[in-house]
Amino acid sequence: MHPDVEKVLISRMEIDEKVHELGNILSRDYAGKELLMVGILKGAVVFMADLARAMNIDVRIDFMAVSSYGASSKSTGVVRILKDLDKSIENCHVLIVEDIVDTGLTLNYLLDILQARNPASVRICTLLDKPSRREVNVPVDYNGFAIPDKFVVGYGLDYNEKYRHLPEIYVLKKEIYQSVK
Ligand SMILES: O=P(O)(O)OC[C@H]1O[C@H](OP(=O)(O)OP(=O)(O)O)[C@H](O)[C@@H]1O
Ligand code: HPA
Ligand SMILES: [Mg+2]
Repeated sequence: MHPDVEKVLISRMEIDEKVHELGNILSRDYAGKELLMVGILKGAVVFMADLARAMNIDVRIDFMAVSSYGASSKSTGVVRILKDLDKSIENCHVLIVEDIVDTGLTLNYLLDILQARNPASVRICTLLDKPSRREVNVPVDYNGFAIPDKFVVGYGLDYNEKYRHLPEIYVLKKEIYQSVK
């Protein structure tokens, strides 16, 4: 295990099982529809790659990159689009793919932006949900795991851009994020 992590929260096997379960549910729910999976960079990259390969219907994939607006370290809920979708989503069924929903501010804003583009539907699929931290109510349609209020890394999730490549989901040691201002 990486020395900066306290423990494994969700193992590789539990992640695999959940991703396949979600892939089956989504394949059933979107059968016969044109689905565009939209991964939110960068955290969702690893989950997106596995989830797309767990689908047994035809899908298209694209990515968006957003960043919290302004210099404040606290999320304001206003996000700036750094990379937009390549094509129009008018009349498409869109599934937003996220690694984690925390305060909900990022998704709340993204949902507004995408809904304004007249898609056939927009739903949210997240691997992790921290419901105790929610500041705005976002409709999470598909969720892998509800987790406690601990800072987690691995499987795409970072702290200061580190740990995204680790294969499982871990609780980061407190001293790692408390020692840096
Ligand atoms: O519900 P919220 O409180 O808005 O937090 C969730 C968002 O924060 C993380 O992204 P981050 O801004 O760290 O970018 P990253 O995906 O590149 O790590 C995560 O991937 C979600 O997009
Ligand atoms: O626990 C977390 N880990 C990594 N990124 C995050 N963004 C919101 N919550 C988290
Ligand atoms: Mg991050």
